[in-house]
Amino acid sequence: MGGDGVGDAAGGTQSATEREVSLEQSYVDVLYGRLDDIRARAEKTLDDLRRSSSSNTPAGRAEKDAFDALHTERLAQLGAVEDRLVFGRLDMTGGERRYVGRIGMSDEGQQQMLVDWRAPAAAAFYQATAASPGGVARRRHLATRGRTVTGIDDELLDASGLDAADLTTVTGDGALMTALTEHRTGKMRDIVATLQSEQDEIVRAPLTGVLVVQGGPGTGKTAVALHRAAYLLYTHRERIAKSGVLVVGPSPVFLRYIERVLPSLGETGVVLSTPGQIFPSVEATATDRPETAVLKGDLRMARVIRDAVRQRQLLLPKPVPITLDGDQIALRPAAVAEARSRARQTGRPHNEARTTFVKHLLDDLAGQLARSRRLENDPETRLDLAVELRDSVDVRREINLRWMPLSAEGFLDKLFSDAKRLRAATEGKLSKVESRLLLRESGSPWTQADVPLLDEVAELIGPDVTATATAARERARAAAERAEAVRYAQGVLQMSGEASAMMTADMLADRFDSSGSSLTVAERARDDRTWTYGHIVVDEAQEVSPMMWRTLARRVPSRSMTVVGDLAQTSSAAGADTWAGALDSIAKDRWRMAELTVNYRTPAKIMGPAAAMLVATGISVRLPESAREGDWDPVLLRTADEPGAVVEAVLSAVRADDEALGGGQFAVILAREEVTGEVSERVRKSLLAPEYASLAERVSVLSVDDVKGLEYDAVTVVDPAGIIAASARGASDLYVALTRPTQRLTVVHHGDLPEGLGQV
Ligand SMILES: Nc1ncnc2c1ncn2[C@@H]1O[C@H](COP(=O)(O)OP(=O)(O)OP(=O)(O)O)[C@@H](O)[C@H]1O
Repeated sequence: MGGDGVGDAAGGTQSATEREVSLEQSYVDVLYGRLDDIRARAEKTLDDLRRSSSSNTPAGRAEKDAFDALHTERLAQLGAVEDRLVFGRLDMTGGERRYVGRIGMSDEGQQQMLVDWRAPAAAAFYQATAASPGGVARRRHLATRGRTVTGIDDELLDASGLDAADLTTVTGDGALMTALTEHRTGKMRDIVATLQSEQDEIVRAPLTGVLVVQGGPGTGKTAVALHRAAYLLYTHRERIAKSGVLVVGPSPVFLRYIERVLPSLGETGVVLSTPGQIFPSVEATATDRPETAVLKGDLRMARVIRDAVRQRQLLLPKPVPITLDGDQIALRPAAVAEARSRARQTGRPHNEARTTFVKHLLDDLAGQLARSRRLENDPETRLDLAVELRDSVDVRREINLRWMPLSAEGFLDKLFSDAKRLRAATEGKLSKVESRLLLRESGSPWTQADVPLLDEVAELIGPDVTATATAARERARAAAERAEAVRYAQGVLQMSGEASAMMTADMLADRFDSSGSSLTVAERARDDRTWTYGHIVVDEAQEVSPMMWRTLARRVPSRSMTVVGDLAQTSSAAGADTWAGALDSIAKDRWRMAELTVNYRTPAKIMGPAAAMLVATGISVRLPESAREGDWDPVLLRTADEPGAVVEAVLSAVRADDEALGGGQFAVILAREEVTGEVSERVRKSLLAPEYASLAERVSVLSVDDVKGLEYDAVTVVDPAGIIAASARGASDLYVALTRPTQRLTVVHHGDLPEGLGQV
């Protein structure tokens, strides 16, 4: 907000702005002074803690560590709110004045100095309009750099609520427009100062159920979803902080792009994951052919896997003789059948139900042994003999062969690399052609589409039983330690007088994991497949397959989800065409939809042709209106169909962008296969030449997949017709690419342009 124009209802002069800025500066100084005090106190508490002696038991040390970690985290939170601590002021018609900022702060006398943007008292900052002022006379945006007020921008919503002497309004460049035209930095920033009312409504929507946010490119879906996560953590801390929030985004690059937003909003306890990382211990980076990915995402796979697991619970065609210390006994087909049916009746996962299976067979064998040894055939004798039988390698092998303990990875690898097994499991569910699509070599790397299948398997087979028993003991120990930890934490909190809203004894105790270390909720959740979150945000949700929805739903039994996406941008063959198709199987009648309608990223001059191209391919969606007209028309560069010419055109586009914008972040976007091709390689290499100076660091050469969810000041799209032709959803891929720039677009092409795009 660099502008200093004065729209002064009272006919004021330049000095009115200066006077207002100086008044605001005084208050901003007071707020930062208070922040410094709070920080100093937190530092001192941490210091005292580090110097204090703890009881010299492992639990005592772990408690101290946990408290240390919590205070360190709190200090980090207080550090993260330094930038733009305060950004707004509301003058209410009754004369009350509220400053709105990143966190709430009160003075020593408990008088509110700054209202947290998420508090109900701040809602009017986002929702009030001239038509419906809701008690707000004036809304003021404050721009700051460091701790200095650099600008003010006022909106008078209800002049009747102000004294005549107080009617001065200051008009700056407009906080929103300033934010939208700033150079991009490669990292997403929070939009807490300029959230628009349709966005704010979504941020503050109730916690329960699945909220789908559909919106075109640049409508702020990602930004809104992250602000909503921060809002929910603030408003429902008791309910969701302990279980945490999971944010699922399309790629590691995307997660790095958004990683700073939540910390800047004071929230660190959130797990970020791609769909490929959601199964702990597996990082799926490979991709399947589209038709295989579609099949693996199909809900029929749930039945295939269920049957494949059951087919690992075998019957016995004929008796198997076993000799034990000279005694002849046999594993009997009828006993195996009975054991299997009893085990299945337990309804427990394969590895757990196996205990029932084994017990029944050991009992049957023990009965035979008792008879052979002419012992009393009573339960106690059989129990003794069962112990002996369990130690026999032969017995263990024969029982195992019928009902093996399984691991998810081993099971799926075997299923997909064994044509016979696969046919047996898919029969009646998949065609032969489909079944063959799943076949691959044993030991092949996991693909993203395998992840929900691994999760499905893990759900059906359960954890390793021996691990479960150990875990149960661990849990009991942790529960006892936790009770002690809460008592300890209460003591420390009382001693330090630190009863702030940001910390409770329970939260402090929550720092413990079952091993007594000071892992955070997020760290514990990430490593535990069976962890259930308090809320899940799914970004670029149009790409999620039906099987992946099942996996995500497992992570949030309450179905409290925020699902954001754009059906016009679906590029995965296994992705969604409708939201009902995506969500009915996991949350029928429990999802509702909200829409975002304004594109804050892409200027109208670029959005127009991008939308025309999409419409020409027959995809019909509601297209968002651009918030800005933009300063530059798209540039169309026609070249010869020859790498040297294409590279030259790309480089000249990048040079022109840099000159026009005087810096910024740029992307060159190519079709999926081309990103490792000759043009990409040569562009990357050329940018290293001295004449391009710092450009090499600011230009990313990426495929249409990589840029999902990202944005740049200027974008060069190479070979649009090639992008369309490269996949069944090529038009959506091109639409994504064309809508990434905030300022400038160049299209490098040979041959005709796709319909719509050529009408520029
Ligand atoms: N209210 C706002 N104030 C300032 N900037 C905003 C606002 N809303 C959105 N933006 C900006 O617009 C850009 C696009 O936002 P975002 O990436 O969240 O959109 P999206 O809907 O997820 O886009 P896409 O579907 O193309 O990935 C970002 O730079 C974001 O900061």
